[in-house]
Amino acid sequence: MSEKIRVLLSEEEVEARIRQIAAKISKDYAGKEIHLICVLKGGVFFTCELAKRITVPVSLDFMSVSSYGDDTKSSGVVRIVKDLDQPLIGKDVLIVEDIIDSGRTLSYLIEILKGRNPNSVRLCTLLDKPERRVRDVKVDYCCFNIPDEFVVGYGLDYAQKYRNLPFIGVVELDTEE
Ligand SMILES: O=P(O)(O)OC[C@H]1O[C@H](OP(=O)(O)OP(=O)(O)O)[C@H](O)[C@@H]1O
Ligand code: HPA
Ligand SMILES: [Mg+2]
Repeated sequence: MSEKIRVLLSEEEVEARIRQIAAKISKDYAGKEIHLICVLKGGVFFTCELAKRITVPVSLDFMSVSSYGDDTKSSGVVRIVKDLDQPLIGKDVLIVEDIIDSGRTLSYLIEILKGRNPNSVRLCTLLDKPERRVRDVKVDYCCFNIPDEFVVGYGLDYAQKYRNLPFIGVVELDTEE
């Protein structure tokens, strides 16, 4: 069994939307500094593209959590694989994610990060699949709402593959082989 990738959002569409969201964030945080938290591994490409276009001062930290492993279904258990390096006290934190699907990862993460006494915590995601939600998550900035399909590219993987695709594609399993 192999898989094919159908383009859902082209590189141009994604880049244009990231520019818009970065402009909105820069406006909303005028006069402040943003502490960006990249949620590894999926959030890494979006974080870089977004951070480059934000015009207020930015600091960066990384956290790695995993709930999908190599599967297309969440295990339901969120694991911290790598924690942040820096404390969050008094910071205006903006979490940057590739996708909010069931909402389990982010509802867990937001609770943990709020407990570290930041000044504020907001969430920015490249993709949102609202149909799949099992946990409530407040999304402050979202580039695209997408249908309930398993997507790859721009940091998103299928069994660790396809993260480097410069567009968002849907995985279509080819069962004929
Ligand atoms: O809303 P949810 O259903 O929790 O799914 C979203 C999360 O799942 C994926 O991460 P994954 O656990 O696959 O780790 P990865 O980012 O290292 O690929 C994705 O990057 C999000 O972090
Ligand atoms: O659609 C998806 N693709 C890749 N990883 C994911 N993690 C949650 N949803 C997805
Ligand atoms: Mg993943």
